[in-house]
Amino acid sequence: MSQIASIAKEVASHLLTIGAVHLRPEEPFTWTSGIKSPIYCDNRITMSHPEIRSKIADAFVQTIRERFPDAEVIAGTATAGIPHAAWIADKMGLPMIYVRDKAKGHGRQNQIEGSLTKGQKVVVIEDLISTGGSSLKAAQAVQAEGADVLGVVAIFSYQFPDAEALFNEAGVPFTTLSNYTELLAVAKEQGIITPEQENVLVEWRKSPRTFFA
Ligand SMILES: O=P(O)(O)OC[C@H]1O[C@H](OP(=O)(O)OP(=O)(O)O)[C@H](O)[C@@H]1O
Ligand SMILES: O=C(O)c1cc(=O)[nH]c(=O)[nH]1
Repeated sequence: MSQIASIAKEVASHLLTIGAVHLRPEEPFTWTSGIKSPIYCDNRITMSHPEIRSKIADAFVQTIRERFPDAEVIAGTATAGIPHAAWIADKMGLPMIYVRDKAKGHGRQNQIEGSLTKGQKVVVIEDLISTGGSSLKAAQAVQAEGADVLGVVAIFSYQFPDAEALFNEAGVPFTTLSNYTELLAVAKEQGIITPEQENVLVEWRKSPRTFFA
């Protein structure tokens, strides 16, 4: 198994172990995009597990060093990307910023907090990519300040083709530590999901916008 494949499996296993993954096909979750889903991956739970959040930060650092070795600034997306960005920036000895979903309506009216100068090479850290809308918006806010976004790195992706197309169109590379395929494989291997649950998860994934419509 390649190192990247083993990270994907390990991270999926950590998310399952700490109870970050919630299944509720009978009462689907509503995502930020409005998509109704039988699954919600609450990566915020990682904050409460020091050993696991540190392993995740190590995996982020390794990925950034391999994929974006010229990174100068680590940017967290508000809110769930912020703590991870802080741990990564600390491990790498790099400056950190964070990006609000919109500019504040008071004070300095910033969307980006922290110091960022034109031309700086930035890696955007997100906890999770569904449609990719939130992380791409953050990346574009950084670009609007004249900085150079090397890419987006997230803990997890649902691997929607639409999300990939969105990043490709915007010319923003992205990569994730783990993903839906790996999560289902580990959950199945560990007997965490029943064949019926697996079937719902596989079928929903084929048409996530209309499955519960
Ligand atoms: O790829 P997308 O379709 O944009 O969805 C993913 C986003 O949704 C969640 O954030 P949420 O909006 O729940 O806010 P939070 O980070 O403040 O919890 C998650 O943390 C990502 O930022
Ligand atoms: O798309 C979302 O809003 C979303 C999905 C998910 O699984 N987890 C999460 O935190 N947000």
